[in-house]
Amino acid sequence: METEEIIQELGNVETELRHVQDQIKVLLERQEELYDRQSELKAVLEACTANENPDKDEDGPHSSPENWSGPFDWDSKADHLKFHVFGISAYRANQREIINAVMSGRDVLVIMAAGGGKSLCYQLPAILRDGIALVVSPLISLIQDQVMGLKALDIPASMLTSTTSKEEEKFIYKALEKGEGVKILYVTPEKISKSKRFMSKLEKCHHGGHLSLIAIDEAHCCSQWGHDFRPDYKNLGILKIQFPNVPMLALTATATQKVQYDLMEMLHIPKCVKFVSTVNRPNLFYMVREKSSVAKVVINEIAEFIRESYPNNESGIVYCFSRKECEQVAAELRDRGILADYYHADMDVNAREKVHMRWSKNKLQVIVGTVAFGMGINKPDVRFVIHHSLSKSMETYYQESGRAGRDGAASECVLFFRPADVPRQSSMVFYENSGLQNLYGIVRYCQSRRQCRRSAFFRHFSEPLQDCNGMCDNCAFSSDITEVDVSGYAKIMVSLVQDVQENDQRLTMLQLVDKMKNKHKETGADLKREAIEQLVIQLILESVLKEEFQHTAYATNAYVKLGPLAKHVLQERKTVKLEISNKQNKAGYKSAKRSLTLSGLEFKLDKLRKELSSNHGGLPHSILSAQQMSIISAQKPNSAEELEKIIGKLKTERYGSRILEEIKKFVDTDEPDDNMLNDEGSTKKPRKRQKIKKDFVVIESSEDE
Ligand SMILES: Nc1ncnc2c1ncn2[C@@H]1O[C@H](COP(=O)(O)OP(=O)(O)OP(=O)(O)O)[C@@H](O)[C@H]1O
Ligand SMILES: [Mg+2]
Repeated sequence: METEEIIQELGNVETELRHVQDQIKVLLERQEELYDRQSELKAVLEACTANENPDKDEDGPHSSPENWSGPFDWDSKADHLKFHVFGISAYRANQREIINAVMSGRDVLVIMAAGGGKSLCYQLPAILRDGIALVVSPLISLIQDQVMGLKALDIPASMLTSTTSKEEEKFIYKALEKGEGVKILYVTPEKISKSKRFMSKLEKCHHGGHLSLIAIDEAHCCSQWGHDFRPDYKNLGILKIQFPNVPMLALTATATQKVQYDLMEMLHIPKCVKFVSTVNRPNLFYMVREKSSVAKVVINEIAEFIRESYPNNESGIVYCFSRKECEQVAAELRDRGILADYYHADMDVNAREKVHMRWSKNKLQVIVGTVAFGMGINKPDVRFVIHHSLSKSMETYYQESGRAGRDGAASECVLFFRPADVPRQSSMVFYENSGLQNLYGIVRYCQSRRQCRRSAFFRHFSEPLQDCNGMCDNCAFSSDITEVDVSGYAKIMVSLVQDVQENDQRLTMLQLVDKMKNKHKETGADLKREAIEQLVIQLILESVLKEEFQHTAYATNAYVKLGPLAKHVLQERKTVKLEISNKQNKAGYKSAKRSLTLSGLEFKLDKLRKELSSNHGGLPHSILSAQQMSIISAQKPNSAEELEKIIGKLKTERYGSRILEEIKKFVDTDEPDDNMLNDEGSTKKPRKRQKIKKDFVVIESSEDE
């Protein structure tokens, strides 16, 4: 064989090898997807058969065959505490059952959506059982909030963290030894993994029979498959080994099947009773908005949205991609008259805490944050969460958007999407475990203009579909969407990339879009820039193109290359379709709103709870929740006994006289309830700024409700 021939054949072989390798990659990815779908479907099937055969006994960690609804010996005590101490009138779905399982000494895994009421599931048994309950929680701010809330209810709660004083530490250690003085002790996971002293005290407590239960809050942090893995959570397995007979609760808002099995294994609770509540948040309206390429236009839209929909300083969050962007967006919103400030990891702890506190006390309307503004958020009345840029996965988006409406009242989640934001995210996540695959999941969610947004969450979390009730943009508005066959354009785009690649050059997504646009000018074809961007993304999602990454000294750049299925498009063996909206449905989110108004009395009660919270400490919502304000203004109780039926004994004793005074004043002025008040409480001129949505969608209810 001539050398030249050999070289030629070698070239051919190498080309074919590359091709085969690409195909293998596609097949492996497909295999991974199919495995995921297989386990999803198995879980759904399991859920369906469990529903059909509720009596069927099962072994191991599955949806509880036992009847955890009761009756149990502690029922009346538990009901009394629930209402008169916690001020909660009815249990939400699964709360009663979880409490009963813990009280029966079982280990329990709780998967319950954000705001579902997980805290009550361990706080109530902690008070009912003798001894001290240990609660592991990942963040000091979360712990502080919880301890403050419990203390306001006269429940002896303490925390042991890096900020605890020596004196307090001594008090806690003594309490652990004696088994009294503290009912609920919150610690960070580092205490378990790093403090031998603490562990020895805990052992003493257990030895004396005083360790009543162990709760692991935000338990998904145990698993590296979860969205917020914390190395210190890995060491919590020691707890079950040391204290095998103490019931353990692992609680989280989000855990895929993989994460659930992982954390059961890590915490050594293979026989736990598992309670899975739906991931559905029926009170959240999900929507995706087309994001302009002009930064000011985006800010104007966000500002307009907040001003028009939330004129009464209702709380919200705007999530941004970078720290710099946070600061800019916050400043621009302030320029437009919105009380906004930023929050990111570059700020020192005190500055962050200050912003968080101002927002919690409703002195700031909007926090513009990076993902750093995360788990510690306990505010129940967040009315809107806006994503200025897309999140890095469906799971992260579910979590971040889920910070809205934890009190059950209607709230909105808006994501501003433009394809050009994808490479920014992809160059950050590509090195993560399944990082790109996860990102493309949320990109699919954003690109879709037909599929129900909720169904995307159900699929992601392997749950049977539920009705959306028109609570997402795609279900609510029959938008003007046409599906266009763009295979011709796709072919041109792929050959552009091929040309560039053959010349050993590379293209970013934006360069590719420019090139495509120029090509169009030559050929006279007309595809808008936005549609071309959308096409690049579509081709990436369909493995026709792919992203590749290159590090420079300052950044990681994403380039667009030929993907495994490029040849199919070039050979016209694959059709590519785009969903194109003929006009942006701007009326969309406006008509989504139910323009119910906040009643005059609720408005007064809102002012009162703010005043009481600044006098008595604590946060406004822990004095009166939005739901309680709504019930009070509907029923207008005129005695302490009547009020007690709504907010329980403790709150009535503490704030009852002021609340009744407010109701009386309101009734005496003979105010029609739907009239609107201005800031001074004057009743004459209804002003636009008092317009508030107030319809409640109860998350889920037990038979009690
Ligand atoms: N049965 C109930 N009825 C009315 N309100 C409730 C009930 N249970 C809990 N809540 C309230 O719901 C809000 C959210 O509860 P909680 O903080 O326990 O949620 P969570 O499930 O821990 O959410 P996250 O995952 O965000 O931490 C709180 O204000 C709490 O007081
Ligand atoms: Mg919680």
